[in-house]
Amino acid sequence: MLECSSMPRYHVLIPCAGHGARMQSGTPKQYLMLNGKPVLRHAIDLFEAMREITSIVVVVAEKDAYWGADLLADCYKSRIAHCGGDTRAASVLNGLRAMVEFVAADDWILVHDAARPGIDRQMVERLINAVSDQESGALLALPLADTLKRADDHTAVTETIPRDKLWQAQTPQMFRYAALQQALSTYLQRHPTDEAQAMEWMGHQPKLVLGDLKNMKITYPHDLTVVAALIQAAQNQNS
Ligand SMILES: Nc1ccn([C@@H]2O[C@H](COP(=O)(O)OP(=O)(O)OP(=O)(O)O)[C@@H](O)[C@H]2O)c(=O)n1
Ligand SMILES: C[C@](O)(CO)[C@H](O)COP(=O)(O)O
Repeated sequence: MLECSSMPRYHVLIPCAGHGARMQSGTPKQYLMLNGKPVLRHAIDLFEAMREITSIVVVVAEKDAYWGADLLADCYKSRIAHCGGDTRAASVLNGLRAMVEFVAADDWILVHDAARPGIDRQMVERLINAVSDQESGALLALPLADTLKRADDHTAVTETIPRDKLWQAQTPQMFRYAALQQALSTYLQRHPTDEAQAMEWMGHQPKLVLGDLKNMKITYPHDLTVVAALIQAAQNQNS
């Protein structure tokens, strides 16, 4: 690991080693086409274009049959790491370990799902600006909009859960390199579903920063159409 520098840098780690079981498509969702390019390439193109970002590491499964060299065509700060794990947290931890040669302990790591192609510059800038004055890190999230129900095994409602102060976590989630690696190494076996949860277990209180519906995760088949429309609408608005 490099020595700590006075000017921390920002690196992106993209976990891209999932199988996409809920998507029910032969090809993992991160490689499906969306508005003219693979889902994964949307986030890569954004981070490639942001001068604040020093490097991008894409973590794919060890025996990924879908990766093609052209997926990083014309990219100059992205690299691939064939070290995906059994869970998202394992993929992220393996990716962090693969970065050891070129990151410093206090560099910031922005972990971003390959399956969230709707991320944009404004969201990333909001996130980066939010952590400048605190050490616990931060993540994009959306305040919950609907009434929340808990159900039993037969889909009968057992409880209405107060949604007050409840948020849906998105990515990027942004933490110092050494702190995040320590948190994920310590709690990997407890299966954190995001980086923030591992950091919370370490006693940190990451900050929630407003995300956007456009940054939703593609999880189910219908999501692809929804995200495509949201991205297209944003592009139309900006042109
Ligand atoms: N072992 C894993 C599992 C997930 N991911 C990545 O983590 C992100 C979010 O995960 P999720 O939507 O849960 O992806 P999948 O595991 O692909 O989907 P599913 O749970 O439906 O199988 C995706 O970019 C996915 O590629 C990963 O890198 N390694
Ligand atoms: C990290 C995450 O995107 C935050 O919403 C999400 O938890 C990842 O999805 P998973 O289904 O938990 O793997």
